[in-house]
Amino acid sequence: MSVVKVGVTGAAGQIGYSILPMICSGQMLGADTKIDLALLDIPQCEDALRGVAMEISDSAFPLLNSLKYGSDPREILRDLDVIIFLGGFPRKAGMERKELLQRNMNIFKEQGAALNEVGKPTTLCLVVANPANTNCLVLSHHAPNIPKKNFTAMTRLDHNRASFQIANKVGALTIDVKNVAIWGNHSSTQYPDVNHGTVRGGAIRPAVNDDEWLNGEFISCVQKRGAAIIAARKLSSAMSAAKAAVDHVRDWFLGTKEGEWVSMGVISDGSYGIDAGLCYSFPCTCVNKEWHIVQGLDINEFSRDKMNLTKQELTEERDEAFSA
Ligand SMILES: NC(=O)c1ccc[n+]([C@@H]2O[C@H](COP(=O)([O-])OP(=O)(O)OC[C@H]3O[C@@H](n4cnc5c(N)ncnc54)[C@H](O)[C@@H]3O)[C@@H](O)[C@H]2O)c1
Ligand SMILES: O=C(O)C[C@H](O)C(=O)O
Repeated sequence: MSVVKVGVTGAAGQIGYSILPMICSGQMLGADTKIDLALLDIPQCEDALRGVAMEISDSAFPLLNSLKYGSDPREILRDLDVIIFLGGFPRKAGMERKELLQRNMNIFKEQGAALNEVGKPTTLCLVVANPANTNCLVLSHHAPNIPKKNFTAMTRLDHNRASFQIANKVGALTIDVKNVAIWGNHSSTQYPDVNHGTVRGGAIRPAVNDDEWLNGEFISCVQKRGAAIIAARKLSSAMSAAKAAVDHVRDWFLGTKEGEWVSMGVISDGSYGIDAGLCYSFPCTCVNKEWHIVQGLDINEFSRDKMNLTKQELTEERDEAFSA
């Protein structure tokens, strides 16, 4: 049985509480992979983190090989294979995500510096904490010893949300929906694109047969779903975010299914006219722990406008993050 070293930052938080049992029960890396788990949170959350660690131990997960936790990133992030970055300051009701930028940027600057010292060239990093795309860019910038392709931001939750909306509209299951795509930022400017997707094996547009809904309500529902959950729960999404992070890492690590793609925030190589260096969500396939942007999709004028709008927001976020 192989052993994979998995780190989770912000492990004492809400998403942490949902994701840790998923990781330890094999939902992320499979039932034949043991887990060495390393949990990081800030010193102020030391008691809460210790409590989470006690619960993990008490769950007696057969796949858990070892468990360590603490507040020193240089100790906890050392030599890991995969790190899920949840640690940050979450958006509260009424806050715009951009407002979080400065606060979270400093966290990712420090963690990038730590990772640069104690990470491996093969460490795969998924940034969930918002603003996820720009935090990811800042993290990678401060960890130059680790290849840029090892840093991704989570837009899988948006991808899953879009798949559910389509399935629900036509009375199918989410598993029947393939190849929706999220372009751009994990924010309200993201563009959920159904033009290349299928439901029950046929193209989504004719199956839905309601372009007004697809071009309007569907897009804004997916774009604003995070805010709607905050308004309803008074807390940001946690269960669905944990599930999406597990989906993202599983597909990255173990590979996407034949003929299917997933959405991932990755550092652009210039594909589809998106400036190289921006952390932008693209449809991607994964093989051998490497993602590849799906090439050659036709982009119509409607899509291009929306892709440019979210690109513009990411450019502004990046400029703000690096001008401070
Ligand atoms: N990308 C997405 O789809 C998506 C979806 C949902 C939530 N999020 C984001 O995920 C993040 C986590 O959400 P949550 O609900 O678990 O928040 P939370 O506040 O419950 O937990 C965050 C945890 O991070 C810890 N933390 C803060 N600074 C840290 C640091 N420097 N090092 C290590 N840990 C640190 C906090 O102490 C806390 O325990 C938030 O930024 C949220 O906005 C992203
Ligand atoms: O925390 C947020 O801003 C919302 C979260 O990213 C989500 O999409 O549910």
